Amino acid sequence: MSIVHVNELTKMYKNNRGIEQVTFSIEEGEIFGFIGPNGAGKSTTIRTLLNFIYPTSGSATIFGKDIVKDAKEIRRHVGYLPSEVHYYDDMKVIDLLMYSAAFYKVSDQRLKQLAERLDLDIHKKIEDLSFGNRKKVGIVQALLHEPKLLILDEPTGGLDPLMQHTFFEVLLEERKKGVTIFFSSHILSEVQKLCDRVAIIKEGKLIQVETVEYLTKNHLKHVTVVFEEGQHVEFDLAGVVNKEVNGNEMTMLYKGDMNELIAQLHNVRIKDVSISEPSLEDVFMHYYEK
Ligand SMILES: Nc1ncnc2c1ncn2[C@@H]1O[C@H](COP(=O)(O)OP(=O)(O)OP(=O)(O)O)[C@@H](O)[C@H]1O
Repeated sequence: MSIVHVNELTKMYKNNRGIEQVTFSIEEGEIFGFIGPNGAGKSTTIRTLLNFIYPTSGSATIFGKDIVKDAKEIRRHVGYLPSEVHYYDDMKVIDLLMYSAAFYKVSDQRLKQLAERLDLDIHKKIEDLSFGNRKKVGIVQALLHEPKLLILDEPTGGLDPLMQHTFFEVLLEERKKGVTIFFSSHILSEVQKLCDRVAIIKEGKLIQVETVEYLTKNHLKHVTVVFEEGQHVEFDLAGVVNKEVNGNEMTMLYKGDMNELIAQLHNVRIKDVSISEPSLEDVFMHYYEK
């Protein structure tokens, strides 16, 4: 059974498109990335799954239960980190976290362990925390009750690189325990580092769901050719995308027959050529420029 199953989920706002006919599943123990630029529909999908807003049509289940009918039951086992966290400023971190903990059976030890791990001073007032430290409060809050599913909406904003590293370690430890993670982001390098599969959303519609490995290894190649002075090849081939020329250097993505590409270099003098795996960013740009 999939932990999350989304079936043709549509959310229309009064005058705006939210998401249209979105379908995907997330399996147990998976770290599932959800990427798209601003306004693509990531938060709308998440807010609908959490029953903060109602779907216009379609359906979805979490743990096999209906997101609308069984929302209360589902929420007991879900940890959610919103993209922006808002708290009562004059509360102390510890009081806020104890308040959250009171809704579940949470051990003091779990709270302290998480705070220590993330280097969060729980005796400070919220108003005295930096943006990044507020984010840490949100992370502890999401993880506190040992949820079976973590839904993280742009979770790394404000975290410095060292803390981001620790946070990813914590997530990987949770996954080892069987926790499933839904990770929304527009930062491709972090999705590439952490996620098993990724769904790409564009203008409210899902355009691709693939393993990160497949997207980066088997599909496109990143090609750079540096020509000698006065030398040039147009590479007018099927399968060339995003070609850019900068002086003597030409870069492109290529998904055609490698022999045809190499044959084009036969009668021209070159200084250098490299053919490498594309970054997820290359792949992403490819989908967005279609
Ligand atoms: N409360 C709302 N009322 C009307 N339209 C909305 C509302 N919230 C979102 N939208 C619209 O729904 C679409 C998807 O927005 P959404 O916030 O889900 O995107 P996102 O991928 O999460 O972007 P971001 O990274 O900027 O948060 C956008 O066109 C947006 O204008």
